[in-house]
Amino acid sequence: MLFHVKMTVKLPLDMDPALATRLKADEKELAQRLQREGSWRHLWRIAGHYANYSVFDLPSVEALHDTLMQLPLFPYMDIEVAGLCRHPSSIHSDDR
Ligand SMILES: O=C(O)CC1=CCC(=O)O1
Repeated sequence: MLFHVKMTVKLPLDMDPALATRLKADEKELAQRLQREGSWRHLWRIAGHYANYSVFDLPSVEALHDTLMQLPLFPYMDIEVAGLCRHPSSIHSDDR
């Protein structure tokens, strides 16, 4: 199943800079592992915002929820999710 996810990062202004740096590094490591494994299909910065649009390919809503909750920045993000299905006018034969 494909999911479009918008993540908006909202770190507290008074967060310890060392903690912020560590959370971002841990987030990057996990995000890159999930991309290599194929479940995090797209990761795009939204220009002008500390936010991203992502596409996940996971077997269920529960798997998406579990994946998002694992993210080190999860406690500091607003997350919006939309399930995706094939558009009848799409010319692509697969879902990539
Ligand atoms: O910077 C972001 O948009 C949050 C994030 C998701 C994956 C990552 O490495 O950072």
